[in-house]
Amino acid sequence: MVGTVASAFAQLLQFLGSNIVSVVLVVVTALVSSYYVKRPRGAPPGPRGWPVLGSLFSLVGKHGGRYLKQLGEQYGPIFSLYMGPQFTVVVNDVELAREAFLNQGEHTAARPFHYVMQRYEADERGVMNGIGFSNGKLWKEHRKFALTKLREFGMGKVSIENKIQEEASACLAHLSNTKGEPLDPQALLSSCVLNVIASIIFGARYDYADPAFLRLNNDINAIFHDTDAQGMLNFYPAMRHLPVFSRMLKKMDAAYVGLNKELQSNIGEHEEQAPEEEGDVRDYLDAYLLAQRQRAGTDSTFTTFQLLMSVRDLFLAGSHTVMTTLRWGLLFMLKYPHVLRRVQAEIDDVIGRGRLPCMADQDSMPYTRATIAEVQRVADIVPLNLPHCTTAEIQLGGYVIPASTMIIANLTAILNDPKHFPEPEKFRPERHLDERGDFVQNEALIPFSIGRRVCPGEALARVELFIFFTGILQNFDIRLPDGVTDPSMDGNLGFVWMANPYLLHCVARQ
Ligand code: HEM
Repeated sequence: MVGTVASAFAQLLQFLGSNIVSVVLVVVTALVSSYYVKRPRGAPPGPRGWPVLGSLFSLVGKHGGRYLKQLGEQYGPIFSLYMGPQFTVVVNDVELAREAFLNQGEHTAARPFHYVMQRYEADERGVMNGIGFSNGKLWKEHRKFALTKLREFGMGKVSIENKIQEEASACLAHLSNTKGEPLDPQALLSSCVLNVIASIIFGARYDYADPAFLRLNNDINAIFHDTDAQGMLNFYPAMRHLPVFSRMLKKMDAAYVGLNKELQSNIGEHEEQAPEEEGDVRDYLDAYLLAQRQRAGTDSTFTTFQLLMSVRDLFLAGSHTVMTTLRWGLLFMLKYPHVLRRVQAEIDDVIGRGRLPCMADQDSMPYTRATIAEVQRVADIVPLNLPHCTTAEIQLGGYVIPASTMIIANLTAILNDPKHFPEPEKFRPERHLDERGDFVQNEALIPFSIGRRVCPGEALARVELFIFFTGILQNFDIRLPDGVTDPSMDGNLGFVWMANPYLLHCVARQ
């Protein structure tokens, strides 16, 4: 028997050796044809891409949102492509996004497999924990919990406004200390927004110079580095063995270990004084520990590991996003001083100088609100949203989308759609005002996404953006450094689309 197999194998090798050209042809034909066959029947059209690789490499090093927007101009508002082996549908239009993620949200709310997050957020059974990349019952329960508790500790209540105002005061004091010297605002803004999350979750803020806080900041920055390479690994996890990827993962591993250590130390302290009842709850960690205790003995998804993963998600998702938007906001004010002057005039009119801004001011400040809306639209910090995945076949835009398809709502295309935003390339806050000068909510303005996965930090982020942005402009004139007249509006893609580093002077207003 063994002899037969061995000789068959030898014969096969001999055949392959003498027919090498034919073999190569057969393999290539098989790959190419399998690729063509693979686009599912009834699926939207799209670029052919390369066998096995699909269109993934066309995206490397590019602004993915702009690239996929261009493809949409060729193939239509809904099209498909392969991201490596993953069949993917891209939606470039807000009406289709609403249909997919709101009306058919039941089948489109899942996250696809994501190697990098799997590496850091899966439990010992391989089940994804956290909020941003988990699925099913665990995701539903924790998303609901996060939304409710962020609201209690962080949203819509006077208490969070006080916390944000306290942080805004610290920020303004720091800016005063620069005495008009040039400053790169990134580190300061990053510290401010991290402290807002820390005060909601741990019930305390850090001193900006606290070594633990500096490490926390650094670890978060390291996690958001090399995101192109991270994207690659999600589709080809086997590449993690290549030195270039394994080096990157080693750095990320270290950053995650550092971040976990800081979070765990806070969780540990809270566990020592875990609350017995609602009245004892001081912050998010207390609320979770109490909920975990109340659910003990049931098939609860509330575990200590999941507590760590979910608060880690809140720190990661809630820091760079708000910081980056504020950085863009200040940059747009440097670029368009006439907008800055109008915002400052409105601040002087409605708030004056004697107190910090609060959310109640917003209704009387339509131009400032429109400016923040326009910053969010043009800055477009999460160009490709986070990926979703179908859990059943759906019909969308006249096409059939099979189960297990990755769906991307291309926010770049949506926020720059001339149907909803005429001359989208122009920064024009007035587009968000009606003829009476009142703020109007444009239905296509969805920087926080739409549907069941819509950003649960939206309300918190809106309070932070309003109070920090108006607080800074109320107290400082911001100016470009000498010799710079036209700042670059270019950016670089990490976890979010970040303005390139820039300097500004903050001069106390008279
Ligand atoms: C300007 C600020 C922000 C922007 C533009 C933003 C945008 C987004 C976007 C586009 C998503 C993906 C939604 C989807 O998959 O459809 C998302 C998800 C998420 N965001 Fe935000 N976000 C911001 C601030 C925050 C803040 C302050 C927090 C919390 C403290 C937060 C927590 C989260 C979480 C946990 C998710 C995952 C939700 C889930 O998978 O169910 N975000 N955000």
